[in-house]
Amino acid sequence: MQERLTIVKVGGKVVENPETLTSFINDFSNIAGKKILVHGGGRSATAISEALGIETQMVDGRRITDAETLKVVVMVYAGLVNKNIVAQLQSLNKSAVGLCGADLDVVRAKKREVKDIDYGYVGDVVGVNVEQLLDLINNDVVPVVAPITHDGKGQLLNTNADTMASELAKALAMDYKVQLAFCFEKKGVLKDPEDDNSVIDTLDTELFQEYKAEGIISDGMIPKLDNGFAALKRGVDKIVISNTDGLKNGFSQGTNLKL
Ligand SMILES: Nc1ncnc2c1ncn2[C@@H]1O[C@H](COP(=O)(O)OP(=O)(O)O)[C@@H](O)[C@H]1O
Ligand SMILES: CC(=O)N[C@@H](CCC(=O)OP(=O)(O)O)C(=O)O
Repeated sequence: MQERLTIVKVGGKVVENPETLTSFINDFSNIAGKKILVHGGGRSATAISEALGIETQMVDGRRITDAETLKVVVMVYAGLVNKNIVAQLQSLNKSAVGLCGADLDVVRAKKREVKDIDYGYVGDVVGVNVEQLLDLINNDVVPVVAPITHDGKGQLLNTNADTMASELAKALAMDYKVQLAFCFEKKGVLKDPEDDNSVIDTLDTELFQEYKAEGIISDGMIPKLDNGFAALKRGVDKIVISNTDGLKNGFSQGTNLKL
């Protein structure tokens, strides 16, 4: 039987608030077995861009990343947010290493081609260095991965953190029984966006299409679920969408995806 590997992606709202971040890291560190943490930080990057007078533009949940914005996202994701998380894991005696896609060549990407929209320095993942990741996790090191990739020719690129997490999950699904948790500020995918307790227990692709058409599922939740279903199709064992409480009790809370 394959060993379990847990990959947790934590989103911008949890990350930007020191209290929720510390509580999340505590819960994450208590997950038994091998694990990888992928973090976002979109809201922190937007706040710092604003402080620097750089305008933020998002299209379909993706940041238009010009040269100046790229500098901000590299500093915020691969710097401040990543190192802060690593330091907090070390304080709990977890051996953690902070990486962006360029470190150990863990995630390569290709600059997105300009079609209707020029996303700038946004990268679509083309390869995951499974060997390097296996080396780390098999040595009981927790990789903490920032959503910055590289093209192998020296160019850093900005990649959505949900995509990064699902690409890692798919790449490692051959070697481990992977469970992937998308952790954000709500209890799960909601049937009524106004009612925080209306969590959908199990969501299949049919229901997803229905709720999307009705506008019940919208915004950043759409690419998150697209990424989740894509990972399930590629052999990832379990996908759950929940708040940080969902990390406790063996991922029994939140929304489970089903094909
Ligand atoms: N049906 C829904 N249930 C829960 N959240 C939803 C739903 N539809 C849209 N959303 C929105 O999706 C957002 C989560 O997506 P996103 O902002 O990309 O997450 P993250 O913080 O993980 O990056 C939530 O903050 C919420 O506003
Ligand atoms: C290309 C692209 O959009 N990249 C994302 C990466 C960060 C992210 O995904 O952060 P959250 O998980 O907090 O949203 C961005 O810059 O917003």
